[in-house]
This record gives sequence, structure tokens and C-alpha cells, in this order.
Amino acid sequence: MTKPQKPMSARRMALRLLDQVLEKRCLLSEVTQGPAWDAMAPQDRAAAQRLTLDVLRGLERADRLLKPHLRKAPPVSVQNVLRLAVVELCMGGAAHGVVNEAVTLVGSDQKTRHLKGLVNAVLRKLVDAAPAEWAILRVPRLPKWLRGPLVAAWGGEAVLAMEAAHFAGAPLDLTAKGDPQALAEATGGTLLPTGSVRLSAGGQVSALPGYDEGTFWVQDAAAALPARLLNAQPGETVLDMCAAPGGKTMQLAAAGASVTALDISEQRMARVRQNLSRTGLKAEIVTEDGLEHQGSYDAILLDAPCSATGTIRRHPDLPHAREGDEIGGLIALQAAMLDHAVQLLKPGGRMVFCTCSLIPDEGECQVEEALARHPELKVVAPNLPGVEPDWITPEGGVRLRPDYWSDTGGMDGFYMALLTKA
Ligand SMILES: C[S@@+](CC[C@H](N)C(=O)[O-])C[C@H]1O[C@@H](n2cnc3c(N)ncnc32)[C@H](O)[C@@H]1O
Repeated sequence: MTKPQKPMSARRMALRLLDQVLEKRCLLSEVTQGPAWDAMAPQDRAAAQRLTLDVLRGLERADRLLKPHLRKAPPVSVQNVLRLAVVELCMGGAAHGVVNEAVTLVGSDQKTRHLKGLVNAVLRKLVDAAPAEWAILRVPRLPKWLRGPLVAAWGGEAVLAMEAAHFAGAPLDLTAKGDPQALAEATGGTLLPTGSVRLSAGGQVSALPGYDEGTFWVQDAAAALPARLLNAQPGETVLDMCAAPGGKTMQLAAAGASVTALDISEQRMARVRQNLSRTGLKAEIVTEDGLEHQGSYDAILLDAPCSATGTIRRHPDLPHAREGDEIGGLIALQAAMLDHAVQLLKPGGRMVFCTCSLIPDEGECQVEEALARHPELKVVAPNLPGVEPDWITPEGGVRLRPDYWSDTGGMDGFYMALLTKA
């Protein structure tokens, strides 16, 4: 009989995740699963995830602190041990424990054991001065593949502000199934002008009052706006054309609409089912390619697949795991889905097109081009509480950016437009 394996420690798992993101270019969501992950206690999984996110956000600073002490770059797995240790030291970790743990981690692998002395020496040199130096280094920059297009679209100053927002990370935003004021009071959160409830990050979501009863779900304040813009009415037939994991499906169902939640991915659809079951909300589930779907709806929400570059505050793995080469294909898919959604919409019906992208080709340009292809479409000016006049774009959509609301915790980058079909 094989002996059951001891669950991995949070640091060891964080290193494995960093290797997979930085070497194999996987997204964290693709690798935070599997037997080793499942075997860990929930608090260790949370700690591993937090350490990984901290290192990815601070990677540029960690490398700048390490560089003067490394004549030659060690193997990536050892670099990651050093990066993790530096980030922990600079974020207030106890020096003795952090250094010992790093040396132990390098020593436990036969291939890197010979580098224990180097790791010990480098970290001991950094222990005293690193935290103060860390604090004055520049805010980590986005990689070139993304920074270039963003500077072209929004200007250098705005991109610096976005990078500051990415580095700061994101608070925890909730959407209420019912009264948001009551949710804010029950959870001790702040009611935001757009109707979401904001809490500081770090708490255990499932321990919040009302979680088991399904009185809320986690959803960034920006991501909660497209469904509000669609303003589904009780009894209306609404298609959520890219539904998983279901944040917007739940909003539409909570509004009393008769919702069809469609997504191409069966695996992701499982999350929609879980979310609906926890919140006691109802939707018809269809697992299908949206481009093949047939039907006729009063309203459609098209939250199209995109580069997700608006979510880097919460997913700092994305700029490291991607290089932008998939964006051309995504833009073509978004346009095809928009065209198909127009066919599925009843005359007089309305549709929200949205993407969690910061790249105008996936937002503003899509709507401008759809208006040219479909003379029967018109943009309706948004009329939503909390939406500031500066956020409205020339073609009539809403542009949200991570550097907005900078004093109160920011928001994801998003684009959305409400369209009606004559
Ligand atoms: C941005 S996510 C949707 C997020 C979701 N609306 C929410 O609020 O929770 C995009 C989704 O599009 C789905 N998708 C990609 N291509 C699709 C297609 N051809 N038809 C339907 N869904 C598709 C992906 O599986 C993914 O779940």
C-alpha cells in the first residue's frame, strides 16, 4: 500500500504555482486544482494563493533587489524561492523564519541542494535593507505587449495610475441578492454608489453572514454594472450568452427575468449550477457554442470572451502568463458573437455588449463597428446610479478603468454599451 502523501505547505505550493505561471505560462485558475491542491487545508490553500499573488504583483521589485547579489541567474525554481523570500521579508515577514524556510526549500530538492549556501548568503545580505529599499522602488510596470497598446489608448499617466491600482490589488466586492443596504449592514461593508457592497480583502467569504443562505455573491463593482445597465424586468426572456461562472446570470435571475444561461464550457457551467443552487435562483442552463444557439429574446447580455486585461488587480498572473497573441482571435469571436446576438434579439429588444478588457479594440471599437454593420442598432445612453459623466464614451458606452475610484479601492477595467434593435 502506498503511504498517503503529506499535504504541501503553503510556501511549497506557492513555488509550484509560480513555476507554472512564470515558466509554463499557465494561468493561476488553470493550476489551482488537482490532487495536491485538493489535499491542502483551506487556510493553507488561501495562504499559498496570497503568497503567489504577492510575488506576481511585486516581481519587478523583488528582481531589482536581488539583481546586485546574483552574478549569474540561478535556475528559475531557485529564483522563485528567492523572490518569494524577498517579498515576504519586504511585507513584514520575520527574517529568521523566512530565510530558514527558503534555505530548507532549496535544500529539499536534489537538483538545487548545492545552492543552499548561495540562497542563505543572498538573503542574509538583504534582510536589513530590503524592506526600506522595496518601499521606494517604482511601481511594477506591465509587460511591453500590454503596456504599448494601453499607453496608445489611454496615455502614459493613466497607465501609471492603472499600474498603481494593479499593485495595490482589489478589495472584496459583493452583489446583494436583495437589499444592498441590508447586506452592507450585515457584513460591515460599505455601500458603493453603484449598488455593490465593498469589504476589505483578505477575509474568508464563506464565513460572512448570509453566505450559506445565498444572500450575496462575490462580484467586482465594475462587473456588476452590465446587468444593471440591461435592467431586466420580471417575466422578460433574457439570454446570458457567455454565462459562466454566473455572476451576471444571478443578477438577471434576481431581477425576476426568465433567464437562459448559456456557455460553451461544461466545466465552467458547473460553477453556474453551484452558484444558482447556493443562492436559490433559477435559470435554464444551456451548454452550447453561442454562435450555434437559436432562439428569440427580449434582452441579451453578451459578456464576450476577451483578454481579461481589466482584471489584473485580482489576476496579476495574466500579464506574465499571456503575450497578447490570442487577442486577434478574440476580437474576431466578439464581433461574430455580437452579430449572432443581433439575430437572436426580438425587434425592439435590447442588448448589453461588455468585456472585462482595457483594450478599445475589444470594447469601444467593437460597438462602433457593430453600429456600422447593423443600421437597426442604436446605443442608449446609460442611466445608472453612480456612473460618472467622465465614464461615458463618445459612442455612448461606459468605460471603466482600474485607476477610477482610486481613493476607495478602485474597480476592474470594463467596457459596456446598451444597444436596442429597431
Ligand atoms: C468573461 S467570461 C463570462 C463571465 C460571466 N458572464 C460572469 O459574469 O460570471 C466569458 C465566457 O465565455 C465563454 N465562451 C467562450 N466562447 C464561447 C462561445 N463560443 N459560446 C459561448 N460561450 C463562450 C467562456 O467559457 C467564458 O465562460
